[in-house]
Amino acid sequence: MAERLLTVDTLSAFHGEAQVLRDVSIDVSVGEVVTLVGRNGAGKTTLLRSIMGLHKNTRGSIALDGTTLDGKSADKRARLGIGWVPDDRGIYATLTVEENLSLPPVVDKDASWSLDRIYEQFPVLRERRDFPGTKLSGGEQQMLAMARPLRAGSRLLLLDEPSEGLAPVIVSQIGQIIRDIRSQGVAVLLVEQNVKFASTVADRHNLLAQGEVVESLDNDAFQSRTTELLQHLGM
Ligand SMILES: Nc1ncnc2c1ncn2[C@@H]1O[C@H](COP(=O)(O)OP(=O)(O)OP(=O)(O)O)[C@@H](O)[C@H]1O
Repeated sequence: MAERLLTVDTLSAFHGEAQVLRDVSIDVSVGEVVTLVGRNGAGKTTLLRSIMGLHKNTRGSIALDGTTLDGKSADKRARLGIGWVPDDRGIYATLTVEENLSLPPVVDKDASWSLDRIYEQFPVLRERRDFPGTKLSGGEQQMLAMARPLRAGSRLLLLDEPSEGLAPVIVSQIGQIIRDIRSQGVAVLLVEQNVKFASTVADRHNLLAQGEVVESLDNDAFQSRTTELLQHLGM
C-alpha cells in the first residue's frame, strides 16, 4: 500500500455562523489522484483552502505525513510540501513564464523539479519562457500554475477546477500531465465539476453535497454509477 500523505479527519468549517463543511474525512496517499466532486457551493474550495491553511475557521484535524497541521500557517504548510493551484491560477501577469517559475522559493530541495524537468513535462512553457503571463492562453496559464508548486518541491497539489474554461483538447493535455506527475510520485487532490475529465485521471472520488461527503468510491465504481451519482448530487 502506498504511504498515506494527507489525512483529513472529521473536519468542519464555518463562514461566520454558517457551517459549510460537516465532519469531512478524506485521505490521499503518495502518487494518488483523489477528487472532490460536487455542485457549486458544496464546499469543495473551502476544503482545499482549509487544507492549505487559508481558511482558519475549522474544527477537526488535518495531518500531513501523520503530523498534525494544526496552528500552522499557509506558508509553513507550503514548506511541508502542499502546493495550492487556485481556480484563478494566481500567476503573476506582468512577469515572464520563467520569472513565474523562479520566483517562489524552493521549499524542498529533494522534491523540487529543476527548470529542465519542468520544461520536459510542459514543453509549451519552454516555448513561452520569455512571454509575460498576460500573453498566455488559458491552458498555458493553467500549466504554469501547476508547474510552479512542482518547481518549489510540493509533494501534494491541491488543484481547483483545472479544466474550467478550457477547450477539450487542452483539457485532455492537462489530464495527461496529471497522470504523468502522479506516476512520478506526486499526490493530487482535485476539485472538479467536469466528471468525465475527473474519471480519466483519478484513482478515487469523494462526492460532496452540502458540506458532507456522501460517497467515497474508487474510479471503477464511479464510472459504472456515474449517471446515478450525478443525479443524486443534482449535477
Ligand atoms: N467568504 C465567504 N463568506 C461566506 N460564505 C462563503 C464564503 N465563501 C464561500 N461561502 C459559502 O460556503 C459554501 C461553500 O462554498 P465553496 O466555495 O467552498 O463551495 P464550492 O463547492 O467550492 O463551490 P464553487 O465551485 O462555486 O466554488 C457556499 O454556500 C458559499 O456560499
